[in-house]
Formats: sequence, C-alpha cells, structure tokens
Amino acid sequence: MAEVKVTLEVGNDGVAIITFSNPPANALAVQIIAGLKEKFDEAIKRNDVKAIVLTGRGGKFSAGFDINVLEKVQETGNISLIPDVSVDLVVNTIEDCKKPVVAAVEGLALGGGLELALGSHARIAAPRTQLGLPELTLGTIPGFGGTQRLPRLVGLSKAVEMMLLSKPIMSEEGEKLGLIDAVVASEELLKVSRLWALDIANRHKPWIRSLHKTDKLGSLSEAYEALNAATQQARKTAPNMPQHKACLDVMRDGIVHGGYTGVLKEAKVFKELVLSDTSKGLVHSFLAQRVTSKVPNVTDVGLKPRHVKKVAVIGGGLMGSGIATALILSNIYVVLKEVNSEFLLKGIRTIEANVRGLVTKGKLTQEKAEKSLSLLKGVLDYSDFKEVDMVIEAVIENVPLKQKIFGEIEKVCPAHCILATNTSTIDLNLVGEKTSSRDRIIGAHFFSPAHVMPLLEIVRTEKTSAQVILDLMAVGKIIKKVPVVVGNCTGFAVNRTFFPYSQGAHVLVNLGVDVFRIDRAISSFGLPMGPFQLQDLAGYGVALATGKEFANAFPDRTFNSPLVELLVKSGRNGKNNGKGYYIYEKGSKPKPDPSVVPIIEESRQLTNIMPGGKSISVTDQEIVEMILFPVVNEACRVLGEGIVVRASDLDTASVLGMSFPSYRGGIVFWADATGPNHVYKSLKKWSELYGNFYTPSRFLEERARRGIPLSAPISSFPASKSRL
Ligand SMILES: C[C@H](O)CC(=O)SCCNC(=O)CCNC(=O)[C@H](O)C(C)(C)COP(=O)(O)OP(=O)(O)OC[C@H]1O[C@@H](n2cnc3c(N)ncnc32)[C@H](O)[C@@H]1OP(=O)(O)O
Repeated sequence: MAEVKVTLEVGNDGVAIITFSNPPANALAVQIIAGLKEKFDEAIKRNDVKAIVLTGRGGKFSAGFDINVLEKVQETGNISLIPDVSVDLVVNTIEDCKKPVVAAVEGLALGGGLELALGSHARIAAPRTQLGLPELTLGTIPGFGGTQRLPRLVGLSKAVEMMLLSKPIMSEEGEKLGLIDAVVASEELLKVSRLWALDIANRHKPWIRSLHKTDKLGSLSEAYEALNAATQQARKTAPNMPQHKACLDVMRDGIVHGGYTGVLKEAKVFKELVLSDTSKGLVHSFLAQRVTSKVPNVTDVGLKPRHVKKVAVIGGGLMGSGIATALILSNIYVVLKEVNSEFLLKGIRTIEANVRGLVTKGKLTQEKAEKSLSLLKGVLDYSDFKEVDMVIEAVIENVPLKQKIFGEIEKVCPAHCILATNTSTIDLNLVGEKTSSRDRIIGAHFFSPAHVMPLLEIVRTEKTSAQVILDLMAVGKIIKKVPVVVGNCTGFAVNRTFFPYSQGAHVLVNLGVDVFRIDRAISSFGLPMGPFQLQDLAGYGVALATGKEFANAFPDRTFNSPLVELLVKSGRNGKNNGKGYYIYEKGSKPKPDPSVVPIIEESRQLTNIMPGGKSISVTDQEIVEMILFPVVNEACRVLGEGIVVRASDLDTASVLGMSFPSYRGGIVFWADATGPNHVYKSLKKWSELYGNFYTPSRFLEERARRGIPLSAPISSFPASKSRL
C-alpha cells in the first residue's frame, strides 16, 4: 500500500512535479497539506525549477479535505486542527507563485481537491474526471476558495448549481465551461501538463489567476438577481440547512467586495459551519456509511467475495419486481419465478415500467434499458434454478409458504447457491427450519421501492457462513446499495427499531392530538412526511400485518390502537383508494380530510386514555419527542442485544431505510446529541402518565445513569451479549 506522502521530482525540462499520495482517495490530510507547503516552498526556491505541475498519485487527484479531521474538530471543538490552506497555501503559495502552476487532474477532483486545482494557473484533465464541490452535503461550504474561484471560471449560475446541488461535472463539460484548459488521454496527462506549464512560463499561454477574473460574473444587478432567486429556492428545498444560504451570501460578498475579501469571509464561515449541528450530523452520516463495509469476522478474515452472475427472484410482486429491477440494472441475470402466467406477466410489466421510468426521467439511456431487460427471464418452475448463484425469495409474509419454498430450493439449486429471503420481520431460523442448509440462509431485506431505496439490510443468523454474508455484501455494492449487516430478531434492526414510530403517533392521537399537526411537526423535524401520511402511502394492510407481528413479539410495550381497523371498516385504504387521513386526487398534493375526525373520535372513545377525558396539551417539540424517544428506546434494546455491529450502523440504517434526516446524523447520534438523560427522564415521566409503551429500557437507564453515550461500544456495557 502506497504511503501518505508528498514528493517533488524535477525533470531536465525544469518542471517540478509535486505528487501527493494518500490512498484510496488522496484525501487532503493535515500531513499532505504540510507536505504540499514544504514541496512548493522548495520548488519556488530552487533555481533549476521553471514551472510546477501538481498531481495526485494512483489515478485519483483528490477527494478533498480529510473528512476525519472535520470529525475530530467537531468532537473536540478545536478548529485550529484545520490548517490555513485557503490563504497560506492556495492564495499565497500557489496562486501568487512567481512560477506557473498547472494542476494535472484525473479520476476525481472534489472539494478541497478541486479548490487546489482552481488556485493553479491552468488545469489539464484526463477524460471523464469528476469535478465538484460537494461540501454542502457535509453541512459546510467550500473553504479553500471554491465559492470565489468557481463562479469566476464557469459563471455564476453554473457555479451555484454545482455547489448547491453538490453535483459534479465531467472534465469534458468542464472544458466547455472554461474550468478545464484541456482534456487529454490519461497517458498524456503529465506530458501535456509539463509543456503547458513551460508555455505559461515562456508567456506562450496566458498566466491566469482565477481569483482576479471578473469576465464571467456578469453585472452586479444580474448577480444579485441570480443569488436572490437561488436563496429563495434554497429556503424551500433545504429548510433546515443553513449552509445553503451561507454559501450564497459568501459568493455575494466576493462579487461585491472582491475575490480576496470573499476568500477571507469564506474561510471564516466554513469554520463556523463545521462546528454547526447540521455539519456534525452530515459528517457523521458520511463516515458511518463508509464503516458499514467493515464487519468483524467477515471482512477481516481474508475471504474474497464469489462472483454472483445469476440470481433467481421468487415472487413478482412490488418487492420482487423492485429487487429484480435493481439486479438487471447492474448487469446481473435474473430468473423471475411466479406461480402462474398472469402473476408472472404482471411482475415483468412492473419491471419494464421501472426500467422505462428511468429512461423517461433521463436517468438511463434507451440502449442500457434494453440491455438490462434482456437479462430478465420469467419462469413458472424451478428448471432454471440449477444454475443460479443466489435465490432471493420475495413472497408474502407467510411462514409455512416460506418454509415450503426453502425446502424446495434447497433441492434444486447448486450447493454453492445463497438462499436469501426478503422477509421484513420473520425470524430466519423459522424460515430455514425445514432445511439442512442453515449456513447458506440469509436475509436480504430491501426497502420499498427496492430499485430506489439505498439500504440493504443483511440479516445473519448464528449459522450463516461468513462467505455467504460477504457475497451478499458484494452483490449489495454492485447494485449500488449500502449493505448493513445485522443480527436476527423480529423486525431485525430497522423495522424493529422503528415499530414504536407509528405506535407513538397513535398514542398521541388517542391522547387527543390532531393527526395533521403530528404530521406537520414530524415533517418540520426533517422526515419527508409524517407517520399518518406514511401509513396512507404504505396501505393499511401493511400497518395491520406488521402491527400484529410486533404485538406478538413485544406485548409488554405495544400500544393497541383500533384506529386503522376503524378506517378500513369505513372503506378507507390510504393512497391506494384515494381515501385515508388525506384525500388523494390526481395531480394535486394530498389534502387533510376533515371527515376522518369522527373516526378518530371513535378510536379515542374506545381507547379512553385521555387524562380526565380531555386532550393533552403538547408543544411541537414534545410531539416529536413522544414519537421518536420510544424509537430511541427500542434502538437501545437493539444495541443492548448486539443486533448491530456498532451504533453508527443503526444511524446509517435509519437514514437510508427510514429517511431519518441525515443532517441529524441518524437515530442514535441524534439521541446522544439530545442527551440520553433527557430521553430517559422524559420516557420515565410519560410511562408514569401514559403506561408501558414508554417504559425506558435497562440499556437506556444504565447509560443515562452512568453518563455514557448510547453510541459507546457495547464492551463498556458488560451485561450485554452480541447476536452477531
Ligand atoms: C475545505 C474543503 O472545501 C472541505 C472539503 O474538501 S470537505 C471534503 C469534500 N469532499 C467530499 O465530500 C467527497 C467525499 N468522498 C466521496 O464522495 C466518495 O468517497 C468518493 C466519490 C470520493 C469515492 O466514493 P467510492 O468510490 O464509493 O468510495 P468510498 O467508499 O466512498 O471512499 C473510499 C475511501 O475513501 C475515504 N474518503 C473519501 N473521501 C474522503 C475524504 N474527503 N476524507 C477522508 N476520507 C475520504 C472513504 O472514507 C473511504 O474510506 P475507507 O476505505 O476507510 O472506507
């Protein structure tokens, strides 16, 4: 493995090549920044150096400033851990250098990586190099001059688009926009960059300091208009994200007062935002997602994933067809099995619609769509199963049916074949009870719609082999999901943690709180929709079936609300039939339906939990807490039982599977930020007022009492034992 280092090599042509290396993504670690400063100073001093080329080793220029340092700053509050790159390195050393500097970029130049290149006097890129400033996705703004130099090179509106949407462009587009001076074949990159640098030194090519450019900024009034429009838009699309407005304000400052003033302002705001709660949540989300690929005794024992070429999907319903879509889109052959030709045709039609929908949205070319669909084969029997590497069963949640299927596939599939189930709740030991292939049985829990949602919850039992887990993780990555490996229990990690979410909402309604106010409070907190609108969307059948499952598994803490049954009795089935808590009409947003109120009243009368028969009075914050603290409480049980490898896996799963806002870092991260003691005391109080649903778990109680964060490793809590 290459070392973390910066090297300087001077050729006979008088060009110094400064190369930095920090695999795998050449992140700008503090050591790299210090090394760059040292090598630039040396190159500037040396008489045999006429010009400088800056490049990154290993086919990737740089993924930007080291995000681990941002996390360190956030944990310690010590902002001085971030070196002065913006002025000291980029302005004083690179841009104002008396010798021309050319950036030779390849693979990717993101964030601080691109900003180093922007400070150089020219940029030469290899084909299809990704160029972008994604800092807003980390809750901060570009901090090495990007907010000032990008608009000066590509124009204001394109720069706003690239930063606010954190959308990278390819070098070919960059060349058209003026961000890149030339795109050349990878093998030519260094040669062309050296010649370009010498040409600048010899005044055969322009020596451009991008911070001094103004020709692409337009008039002041045009700039104001564009920035005001973008600010309005950001207010709507990113209401809880201060970094969007801050980015636009800093751009405005630079346009009004000049680029250098803009750079100083940017550096200040960048650092302020790094310490914001939003940035803490987003940085945690980024790092937590990466760490999910490290599973003890699976990814660290020298195993290699086997190639999974062909997969059989059993069941062409919503889930099965979504899973099949995800597989064929990633070039994996799929055999889709159904019980009769009518169901099979329906499944195939759904897959075709999924794929063609992506073409309509411009996300897929027609050619790629046809190629993907050619990988799909519909079948009614098991004859094709003899050559599949994996089966994913996605039939209805019925234990005897699943047991029968697993008994059959064990006989017809090859001995190496992975036997996966997409069950969302059923214990895997039960599913595989009638087989003798327990080591090959694994849960592949996709979230609906399966070809869109990014999470793949991989459920293992004590018997599942490490090889099988690794293989499924590899398939997950190929189909562009984030695989999170969890242990076996009712509802596994994600649905189990979140089962109190809708129950908490039902407790509140039965305590007299308005359904639509609950939905609004939860949406303002940052979930895409409230629990009742979600229930409408999923359909009441799902709510009733999963509700029963959890009531059986966890009777001590289940709140039985009759409301959904009453809604069904009154002919409502949510979005499916256009009538739920909301009215659904084609082409318009869901509207609260006032005629649902008498049904809610009936539910309240049946449960009779309102103290003294009167509605309770709560703030919006209490609404959020009375719904989400029970979720935290269940997360604590999941942690205590060792269902997840680490607390941050539950954060990733909550963000990617349940759409918990990523800027709050995930369910456990948010609970730690809120304070375990506050969560514990609130639950305790509500349990005394409203019953067992709120009773704090032992894990939560212990950690609150001892002042230990909920995310601290399980080893600091000896009472627990892992199921992984
Ligand atoms: C002042 C400046 O303006 C501030 C900044 O520059 S902040 C940083 C801005 N840059 C970014 O946001 C880019 C972040 N990185 C990415 O989006 C993606 O990692 C990527 C597109 C570069 C590569 O994606 P992909 O190929 O899927 O690989 P991925 O698993 O994400 O990353 C590979 C490894 O590089 C690490 N990595 C990537 N970018 C990193 C960064 N900027 N800092 C630290 N580590 C980074 C990942 O953590 C991962 O580590 P691991 O091997 O230990 O798990």
